Amino acid sequence: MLEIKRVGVVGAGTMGNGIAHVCARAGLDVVLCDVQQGFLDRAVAAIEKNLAREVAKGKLTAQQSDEAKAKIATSLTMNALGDCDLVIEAATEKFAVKAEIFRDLDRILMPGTILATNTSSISITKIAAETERAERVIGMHFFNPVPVMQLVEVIRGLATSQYTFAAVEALAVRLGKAPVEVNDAAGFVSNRVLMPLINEAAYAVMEGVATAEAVDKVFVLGMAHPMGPLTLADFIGLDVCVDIMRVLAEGLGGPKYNPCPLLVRMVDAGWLGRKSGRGFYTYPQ
Ligand SMILES: NC(=O)c1ccc[n+]([C@@H]2O[C@H](COP(=O)([O-])OP(=O)(O)OC[C@H]3O[C@@H](n4cnc5c(N)ncnc54)[C@H](O)[C@@H]3O)[C@@H](O)[C@H]2O)c1
Repeated sequence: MLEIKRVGVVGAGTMGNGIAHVCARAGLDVVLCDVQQGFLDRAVAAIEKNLAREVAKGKLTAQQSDEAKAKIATSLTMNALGDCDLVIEAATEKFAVKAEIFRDLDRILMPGTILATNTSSISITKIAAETERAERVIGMHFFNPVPVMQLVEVIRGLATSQYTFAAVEALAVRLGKAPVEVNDAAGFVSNRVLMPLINEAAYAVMEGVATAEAVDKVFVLGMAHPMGPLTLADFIGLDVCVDIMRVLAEGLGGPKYNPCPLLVRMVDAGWLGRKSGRGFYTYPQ
């Protein structure tokens, strides 16, 4: 079995900084890459803040936190990833962006190095086809916030080898996560089931069945969900929800995956949820 010691993370946004955090916390050397120094600085500041929070909660000692910080290097070029055993891509959710990154990594990395993508919806098989190593390409779908959420969907593309699957599954366990095996289909399991729930909740509001507060209360009090679907939609970003519904509609077909017109209108208005200060609820900025 491949021993993973050094991991590259491409994209230092919300997910990339969390992935770098959990890898470093598990004792791996990490090289975190992004396209601007400001993004890397922001990621390192977020990791330091989140490690400090874990120390305050007694989950980590101050020494373990310092050791984790020392494991993370940053780079503005993917050339620094040449000696990594595995690279996890967590860049912007656009096929063209990921395709270019995978073509470049295929050139830069040693032939056997495994390439994982944290995509929420794009086909692993299609991303893998951009490389000459489709058997070494796999989906490794973490959940936000990465240091807290246990699940990792491990997604096999059509060509993904058993060797690659086993190595990534073992890595997820080493990171303290619970891997779940999934095949490559639009939305995988998580978004295929969650997004239509959010979409239907938006329909209930649009059709005047209930207020957003009432819809959320039904799920919190009646189904013991930690938060209602519309609170969750605001947290994820309504633009992201609409984009994922479109991926489901394209990949799975049928009118049931069409995004709810209310969601589309809210996105047109710039009401994107928490990040814009307004979605189904308002958030002081
Ligand atoms: N946010 C979530 O809740 C969530 C959950 C699961 C999966 N994902 C997936 O994770 C990925 C990243 O999402 P995010 O929310 O962290 O996005 P984000 O916008 O916070 O971060 C993306 C980062 O990628 C960087 N980037 C773009 N092109 C790059 C390139 N060529 N080289 C290096 N870096 C590049 C951007 O500068 C940015 O810092 C997406 O595929 C998304 O679908 C997101």
